[in-house]
Amino acid sequence: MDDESLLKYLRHYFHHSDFKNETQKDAILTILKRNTDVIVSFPSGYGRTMCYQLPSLIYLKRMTIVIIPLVARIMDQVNSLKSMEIHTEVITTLTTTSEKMRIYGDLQSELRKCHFLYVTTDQAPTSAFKQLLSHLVQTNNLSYIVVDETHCENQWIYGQKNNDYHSLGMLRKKYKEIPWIVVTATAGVDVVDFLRSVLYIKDDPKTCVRFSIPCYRPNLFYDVVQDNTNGVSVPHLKKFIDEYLTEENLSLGSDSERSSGLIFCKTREVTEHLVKDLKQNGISIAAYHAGLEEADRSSVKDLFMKGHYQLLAVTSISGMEIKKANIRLVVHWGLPSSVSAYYYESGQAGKDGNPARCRIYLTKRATSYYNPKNESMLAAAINSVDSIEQIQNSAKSFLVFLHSRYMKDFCEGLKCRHRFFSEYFGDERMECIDKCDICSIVSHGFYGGRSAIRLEMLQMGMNTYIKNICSKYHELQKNNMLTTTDALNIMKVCDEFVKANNSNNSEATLTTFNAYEKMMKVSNVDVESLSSSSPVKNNDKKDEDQLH
Ligand SMILES: Nc1ncnc2c1ncn2[C@@H]1O[C@H](COP(=O)(O)OP(=O)(O)OP(=O)(O)O)[C@@H](O)[C@H]1O
Repeated sequence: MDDESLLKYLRHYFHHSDFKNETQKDAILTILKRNTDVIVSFPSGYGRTMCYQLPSLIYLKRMTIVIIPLVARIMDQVNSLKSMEIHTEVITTLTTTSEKMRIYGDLQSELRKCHFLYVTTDQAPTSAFKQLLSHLVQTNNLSYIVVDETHCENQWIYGQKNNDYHSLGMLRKKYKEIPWIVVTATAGVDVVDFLRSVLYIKDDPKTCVRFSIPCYRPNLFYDVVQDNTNGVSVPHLKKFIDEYLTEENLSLGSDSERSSGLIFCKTREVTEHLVKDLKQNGISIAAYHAGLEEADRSSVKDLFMKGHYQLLAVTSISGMEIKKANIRLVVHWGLPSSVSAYYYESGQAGKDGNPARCRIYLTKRATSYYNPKNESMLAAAINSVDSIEQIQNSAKSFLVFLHSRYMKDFCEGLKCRHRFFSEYFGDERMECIDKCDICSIVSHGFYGGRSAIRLEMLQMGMNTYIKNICSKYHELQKNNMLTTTDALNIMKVCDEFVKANNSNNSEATLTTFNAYEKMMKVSNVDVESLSSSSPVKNNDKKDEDQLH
């Protein structure tokens, strides 16, 4: 099919004037050929759903089966297809037996009306589902089998859900003639390898083509706030919300246009506590988690979607159910469980492509457990047990530990936040320049960046400049809140002192080091890990590189 004809279909069904990006178009063209399997791997908001919905609609006489692990994600897609008057059916664990019989009956009748069937992953092993597949293949009525949201399996690779994917693998083996479309958000090499092996998809471009878009989302700004004094974070968070949501929303008219935010919390209890605290501070917020009654859950979600609530405090899985394009702020209240979980959860921000903020609030307590001593203890535990079950449990705890420890590295390291993601997902190395707290220190940092620092030093003279920096630092100390950005800014400035003095003026350099050490000594922030690679102590090219 040529580009122009494809565009006509896109406009007809979805009223979009063009493809969201070239990769979306290329994936659609390849899927339309129906002669290979396809893996689509896009970050949030890049239009991966379209990659299979449009080809399925073009082959209107046949039908498509879409398998998704999360019911909420299924319902989002089903509702939007139904609003386009496309006949769509859903089977999940919640579907009653009589409803299932009705749907399977229609799908196997000559007068089949249904065009899309959405099922949860757990339906794959059922005999009714296998019989349906067999019938559709024999009667040449099936265009595609789609397995979407496969990145959700990431956390389940070593767990229960794995079995459902093995059942899917059996079906893939049996029905090789049907193109399988495997769709995932940004996925690490481990996830893609797992999907290939469990679904028997070879790493061979003749039989399976992969389309992926790098994980870097330049509209998202990442930072980390370290709070080591109990209780001051709530006012700090309130200030952040006021700055990025409330003030922006004052200029907007209707509730539904208003930008909103999500706060990911570790447990249901934490969501409730935080909501109480923020409500007392005048913030419009509700808790959204699996512990709520179904009616309350859907009412909270509905009110949030309509803009009545400005924020939701969510647990991980519930937060991922939300599909809202204008989320301007995603906060993590505590250490996220893994780098990939953090990437997906924070990726709920800015799906409309406009700037959005992603911030982690962290206490020292939250990260102190993830130290080398505990790591060796957990590693040793695997060897000290005998039964398979005990080994599995120990290995699982070790894995959970490693994920968190890696996330701790993300928070406390000096690496560009976006680059950390790129390396984690195996993308090409990139520099964000000014889209995270680490990099913005270098470009337009708190103190105006390198050239501004040099200029100011020249204008003010070294001593005044040092005094100014110290007083700025004490101001931050007074508020009991020192962000990683602040700590790094200070180190950066000290770095500039050293460079400016160029070791010709040893007295001034000494003053700089003394000032630096004094600042670090009174600091609440655990800068041990930062200072070990601090540009002040190690001013060579390697460390310079780490800052970007
Ligand atoms: N060609 C297009 N032109 C304009 N908008 C598009 C196009 N294709 C998809 N979109 C829109 O982009 C948004 C994101 O698409 P989609 O729902 O497929 O997201 P996604 O990539 O699956 O990410 P996520 O599910 O994480 O939000 C949707 O609002 C969709 O309608």
